Amino acid sequence: MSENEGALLEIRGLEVVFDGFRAIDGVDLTVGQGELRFLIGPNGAGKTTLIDVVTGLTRPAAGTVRFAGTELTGRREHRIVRLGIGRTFQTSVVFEELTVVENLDLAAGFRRPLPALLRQRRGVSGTVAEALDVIGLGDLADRPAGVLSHGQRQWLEIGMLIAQRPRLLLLDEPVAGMSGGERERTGELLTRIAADHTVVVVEHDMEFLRRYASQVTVLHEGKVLVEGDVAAVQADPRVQEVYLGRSREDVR
Ligand SMILES: Nc1ncnc2c1ncn2[C@@H]1O[C@H](COP(=O)(O)OP(=O)(O)OP(=O)(O)O)[C@@H](O)[C@H]1O
Repeated sequence: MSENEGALLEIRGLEVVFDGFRAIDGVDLTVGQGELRFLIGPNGAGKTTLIDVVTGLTRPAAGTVRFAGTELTGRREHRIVRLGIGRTFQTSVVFEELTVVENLDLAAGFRRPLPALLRQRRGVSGTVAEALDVIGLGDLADRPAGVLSHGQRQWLEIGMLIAQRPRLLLLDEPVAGMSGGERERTGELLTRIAADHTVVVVEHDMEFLRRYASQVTVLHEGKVLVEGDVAAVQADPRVQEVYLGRSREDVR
């Protein structure tokens, strides 16, 4: 049984050590079912490392990570994907020579059992059509992914996650490198996805946070510094201090 009813992800006492350096130093984090949670913090705070632990890429030195009551630590990456956790990476993973819809179809097949995969499929499956609709790339469905703009490629990656029907999505800096218009579309996309998924977003961009975040967890030097709603977090002197130490622009 989960100790916290309604919690989908429960991290307790997490520690990650790289060659004696504590990248994560005693983190507790609970993400509720259906929540859209933003994870922020200065460079090196441990945000990506935290996602790496949840997805099985990095093994913690101590602590527990429970997903829907199942312990994840020690599980292999593909098993964690099958349990229903999807993530994006800072680097792109789309197949450039395949079309948008083929990329989605491939992703959708990832969790299908083999007999279903072997069966000849015609047309676009409901899952793929749904993902295409959510990411708004219907007009580009038959274009090779290689021709997509940076923003469109990011949306395709998010679509590929959705096509795998995860219960929890972990998005690592989804608006990095995007133009203003693309950021806005990404914010709207996140809002749509969050309506029926639990989503954790790692993001640096404070303006984006102000517009689209509600609950925020701030990491600093491997620890949770502050947690709460976006206004309270931004007003918190400890948050201002860690950000002001780096860039005044970040907290304004
Ligand atoms: N494989 C590794 N080996 C050694 N040190 C690592 C490794 N991965 C991360 N680190 C260190 O752990 C700390 C946390 O890194 P992490 O990438 O999680 O930070 P972050 O909050 O995601 O930062 P950024 O915003 O720059 O992406 C950093 O000091 C980083 O240099």
